[in-house]
Amino acid sequence: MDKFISLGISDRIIRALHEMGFEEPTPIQEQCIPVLAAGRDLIGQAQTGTGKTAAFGIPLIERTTRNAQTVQAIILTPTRELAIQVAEELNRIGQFTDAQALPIYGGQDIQRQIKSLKRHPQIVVATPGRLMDHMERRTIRLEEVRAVVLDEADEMLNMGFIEDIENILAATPAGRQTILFSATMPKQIQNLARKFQNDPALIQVKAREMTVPLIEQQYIELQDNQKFDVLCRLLDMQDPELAIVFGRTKRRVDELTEALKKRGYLVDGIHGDLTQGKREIVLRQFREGTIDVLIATDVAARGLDVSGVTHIYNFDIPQDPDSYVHRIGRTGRAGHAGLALTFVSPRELGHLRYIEQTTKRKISRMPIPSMAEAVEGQQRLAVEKLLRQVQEGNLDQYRGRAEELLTDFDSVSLLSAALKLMTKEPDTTPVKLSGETPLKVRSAGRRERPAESGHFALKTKPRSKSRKY
Ligand SMILES: Nc1ncnc2c1ncn2[C@@H]1O[C@H](COP(=O)(O)OP(=O)(O)OP(=O)(O)O)[C@@H](O)[C@H]1O
Ligand SMILES: [Mg+2]
Repeated sequence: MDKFISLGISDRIIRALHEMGFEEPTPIQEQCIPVLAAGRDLIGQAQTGTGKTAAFGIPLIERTTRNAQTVQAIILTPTRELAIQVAEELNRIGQFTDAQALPIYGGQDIQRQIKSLKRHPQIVVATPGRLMDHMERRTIRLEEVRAVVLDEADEMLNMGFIEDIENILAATPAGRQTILFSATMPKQIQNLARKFQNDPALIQVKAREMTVPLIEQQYIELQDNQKFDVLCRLLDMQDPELAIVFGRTKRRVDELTEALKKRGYLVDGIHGDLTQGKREIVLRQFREGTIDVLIATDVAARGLDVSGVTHIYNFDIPQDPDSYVHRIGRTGRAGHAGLALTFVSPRELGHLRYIEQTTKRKISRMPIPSMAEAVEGQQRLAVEKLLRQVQEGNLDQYRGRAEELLTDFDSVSLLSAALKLMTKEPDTTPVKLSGETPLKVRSAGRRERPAESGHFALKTKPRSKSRKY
């Protein structure tokens, strides 16, 4: 806690950080907190899962004043789930202060939001479209706003939110503090900075690789029609605590979800065409572990922080290196290890190389696991479970029955039967999955970033891509 204290953070927030289990600031927090506390504009970049939320959240809460009757700070996020999550994290940090953060986002009853806004939260965490709605209805006033944070700033540009962002910033006082954060900062962020920031501090926690070293990265080369069975094998062999499977399209996510359910896995899907209620239920069930595999489009790629995610499977290779970095960054967070595995069709190998070059990290090849390996992996898991149980002891209730059985049967037959019962045998229930053509990309090694070439075209169509996931 000493380092947090030396950053000048007040007692009430220190107490909250302690309760949250934070012992020391992360590098991005250590560098950003003093700058933001002094009121300076800032562009902050650090790898996924390294605590950027608290890096801006702590000083924001510190700078809110009591009894304010209007909004003092706005945080914009590209997705609704992220707005909810960021507001929750801020409310945890501010639990012993008067500061209140309110999420407002599309798909939620607007009347309910209007009521909540009347209770004067000091901090509003919003998706750009819904905040614009409130501005047009005059149900939010921004003239007292002192700070605006764009979390995942680059993604909001990708999504064509630039006009909304311009309108929102124009409605706030010119002297406000403007803060941009993301794990990836493509060039066009500079335009945004030039236009809306005043002499920003640039704080980048430099790392050789764009991705977190704690994430082991592998790929499997295979045909599209092999992907599903291989995924099932991997889930059986690797037995993730929680896993996210990313698919390219909403249809893909729907089909994969149905297919995995048919094979008996505890999964559900999330994408932009589901109702907001359903999206929130699915994410809550995933956080609670009621489902242990989440099938998602890129709507879940940015910012989401779910503890216990040990595996990321890219069922379809992501469009560009930045998207890869964010997707796999849903694991390996806050110092935990993770594994990311990407399925690549032969025609996409060049694109994989391009991702490797850009992220400066080798992705190692893993052969397709055979059926025999899958069965072996399963048996190993069953044995591990059994041995753990032996170690834990507490088996007295079962001993009598075991001894009785051993008088009639040999121990090897009995143990084999127990292992068979504990092993998930390969399931070949037929499923329906439409084919997906491999990603069309130009050859590897090009200088231009594919996502960027699209960004500019979108500028003329605001909001058009807000439902891309
Ligand atoms: N100083 C700290 N000590 C321990 N845990 C921390 C600390 N700061 C943040 N965390 C935790 O680390 C996790 C990741 O933080 P956060 O979501 O802010 O990462 P991020 O940098 O915004 O990642 P992304 O780029 O994916 O959005 C969260 O669960 C957060 O509560
Ligand atoms: Mg974040």
